[in-house]
Amino acid sequence: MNAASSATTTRGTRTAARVAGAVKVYGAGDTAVRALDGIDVTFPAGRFTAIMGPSGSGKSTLMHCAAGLDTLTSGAAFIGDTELGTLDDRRLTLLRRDRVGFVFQVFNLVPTLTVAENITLPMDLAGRGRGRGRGGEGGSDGSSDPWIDALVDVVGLRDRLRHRPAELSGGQQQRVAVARAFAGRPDVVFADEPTGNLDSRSGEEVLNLLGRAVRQMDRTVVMVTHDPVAAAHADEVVFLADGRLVDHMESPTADRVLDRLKAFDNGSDARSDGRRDSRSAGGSDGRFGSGFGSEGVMP
Ligand SMILES: Nc1ncnc2c1ncn2[C@@H]1O[C@H](COP(=O)(O)OP(=O)(O)OP(=O)(O)O)[C@@H](O)[C@H]1O
Repeated sequence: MNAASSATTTRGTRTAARVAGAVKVYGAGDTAVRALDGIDVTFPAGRFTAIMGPSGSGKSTLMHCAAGLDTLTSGAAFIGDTELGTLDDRRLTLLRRDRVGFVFQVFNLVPTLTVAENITLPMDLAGRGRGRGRGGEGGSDGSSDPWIDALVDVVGLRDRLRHRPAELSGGQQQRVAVARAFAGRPDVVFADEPTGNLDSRSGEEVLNLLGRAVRQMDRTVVMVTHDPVAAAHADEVVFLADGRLVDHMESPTADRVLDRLKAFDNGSDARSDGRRDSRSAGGSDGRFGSGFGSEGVMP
């Protein structure tokens, strides 16, 4: 790849993940769906980025391809400097395990393990030492690994470490899933509708956690969401429409995100000739490629 594959943007920030010229086509012939239609986007390290857009715009596809859960039809996806398309299945599995964390709408906790064991499960599977025995067995306060210890405090689960998932509320279970996603200090945590199964208060807690992990623990989060309130927790929102990036917004508020989404309904992200704007208007740092509108369209 060319210099653009460097894990540093021209602004000097580190790149946690990015896709370049990303195209994803499902199916073939008359039934083919172009879910991603040439996307360039960089997710900077130490930032919380939300991906938004109408239903079917390609949000989940983008996340899955960027995270190595699915492959692109053409273009390239990177975690740091590693191009995912160059990895065989085994190395891709290892990369997902060691360098990427995931939080999904469903919590995916192991019911027979304690909270502490669930949090450290990926590290235990990877054979990475935590300086103590299995979670919940080595002391009342969890782990002697300072990182896990700090994480347990951030997610507020210290008094629940010996409980099993069934003994927790949905919000608490998702907090365990968040802690598990960050446990191995991954380059980036991808979250797909992480509050979709939660009431608004529990959802707010989980979103606050994601924000704290980024701002207090220098982590990186990329979150797909339908919810403008959720997106407002991010540092930045990128907007998709019809498989293309059409806009981005720094320091979002729920009202501004909602207004921007309403503009999709009015078709204001499309050019008068019916094609999307192909100017590169993503700012001076080169993070966004063609097909990206200007933030100036927003009120
Ligand atoms: N496995 C698949 N096979 C065929 N088409 C697919 C597949 N997955 C997604 N698509 C199509 O690709 C397009 C993008 O889907 P995607 O799920 O990425 O959108 P989304 O923005 O995440 O949608 P939503 O907000 O409804 O979850 C849609 O037209 C969808 O129907």
